[in-house]
Amino acid sequence: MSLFDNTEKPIGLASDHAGYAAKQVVIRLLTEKGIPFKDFGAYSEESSDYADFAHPLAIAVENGECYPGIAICGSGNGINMAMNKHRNIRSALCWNREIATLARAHNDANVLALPGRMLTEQEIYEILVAFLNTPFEGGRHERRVNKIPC
Ligand SMILES: O=C(CO)[C@H](O)[C@H](O)[C@H](O)COP(=O)(O)O
Repeated sequence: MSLFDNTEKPIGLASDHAGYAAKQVVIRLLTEKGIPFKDFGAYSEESSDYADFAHPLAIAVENGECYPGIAICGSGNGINMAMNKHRNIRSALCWNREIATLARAHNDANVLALPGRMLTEQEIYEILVAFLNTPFEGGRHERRVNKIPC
């Protein structure tokens, strides 16, 4: 199933100030496609700390309120690290469409982490479409994904 077909749950969004502009690009695409979303902040480009927004998003994905999540900071690393502190979160830092496709097909990523300051609007669109359109392949990848939690 394509995640684009999943309109039962809103997609969860989080960014810090450095990811705020890229998050607006994501919001525009989701709005155009009629995909519901819930934004956990930040709500402006005023300096902020990514973990303050990552943890509420991670909890919402873990408890089934939102699926999937999209987490954005300047490099993508800080917010990705915070997301992956949560046991049932598989947050994948993606900077092109091939990585995003593999993050879904092989890793069943439930959060897309983006390096907002490094991407053009076109690249954000391509990554997002690849992530949302790619189903998990299962099979050998399911065995591997099941070994990740510690
Ligand atoms: O954690 C990060 C770097 O690994 C994020 O990219 C932050 O968004 C970045 O550090 C914010 O930087 P700023 O100088 O405070 O704008």
